[in-house]
Amino acid sequence: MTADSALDLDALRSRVARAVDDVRASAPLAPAITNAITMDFVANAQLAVGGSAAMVYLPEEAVALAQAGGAFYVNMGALLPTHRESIPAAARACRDLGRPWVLDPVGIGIGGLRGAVLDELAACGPAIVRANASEVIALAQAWGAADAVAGTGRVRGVDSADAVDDAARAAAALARRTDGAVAVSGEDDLVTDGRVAVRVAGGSPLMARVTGFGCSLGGVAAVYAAVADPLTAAVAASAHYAAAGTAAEARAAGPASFKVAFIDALFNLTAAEIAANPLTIEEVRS
Ligand SMILES: Nc1ncnc2c1ncn2[C@@H]1O[C@H](COP(=O)(O)OP(=O)(O)O)[C@@H](O)[C@H]1O
Ligand SMILES: Cc1ncsc1CCOP(=O)(O)O
Ligand SMILES: [Mg+2]
Repeated sequence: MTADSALDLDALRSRVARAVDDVRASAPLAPAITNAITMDFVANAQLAVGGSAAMVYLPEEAVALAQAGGAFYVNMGALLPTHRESIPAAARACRDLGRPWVLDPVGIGIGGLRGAVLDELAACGPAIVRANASEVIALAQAWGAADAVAGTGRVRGVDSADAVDDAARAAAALARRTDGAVAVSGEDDLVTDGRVAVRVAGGSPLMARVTGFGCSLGGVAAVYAAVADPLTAAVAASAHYAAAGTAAEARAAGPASFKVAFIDALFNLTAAEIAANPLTIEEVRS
């Protein structure tokens, strides 16, 4: 990117710092339908960054919270029969209200219910898709956003079988399809709106040794989506996670103490420290 381009790195860092400050000043509510395995971590991460959390299962309650929140989070990690109704209801309510919502299609490809729900979500335009590389490739294929992609898109349970770079083309195509941002997580995260791609380095390998880092990153992305545009919000969430992961690793003896130190670091890092996390930006060649 050139110095006078619309989105250079300094401008992006400023936007990230402002998003961090705005969240801490306004405590936006980012309600969620999310899985029971990692629900506690999602809520605590949302609170630690300065947001407000509320989780529901039922369709009527999901619509009520879509109206009440600044952005909504849908995580498909472990579906129950009620999610057949509640997830599309929440997404449709957000679309009709012009409310940003974030999708984590955890475990896409397992069984038939996830596919049926995702078919309904295709018309509801998530502001941010946040997922690991295999999930991004599989969603791009499911939503007809990518005909030729690298990688397998085969999710091994809920973990990725693909590298972040293998999902780069699918992520850009998916972002253009949703007119939003797509955040691919891994050793380095890749965030794209289909025009630019931002790489977020840092973090720790211990983040892959505790369940819920991806789910809670999605919940935090929804908090940021309440105060910032989708690309800025997704970068702010990934940069906040990477900076906190780097800080927590220095204090941790293993996965359990790492999770505790990580939530403390989410809370304690300054906006300047988060915005200073290693980032690079490049134009997407389509
Ligand atoms: N090896 C790693 N090094 C640094 N950060 C990592 C690593 N693995 C995962 N992360 C971070 O952990 C978080 C969750 O990513 P990931 O494990 O890919 O998600 P998921 O749990 O959905 O598969 C992201 O913030 C990502 O950057
Ligand atoms: C283990 C597991 N099983 C179904 S959902 C889930 C949590 C996945 O969380 P994350 O993708 O954040 O590690
Ligand atoms: Mg995940």
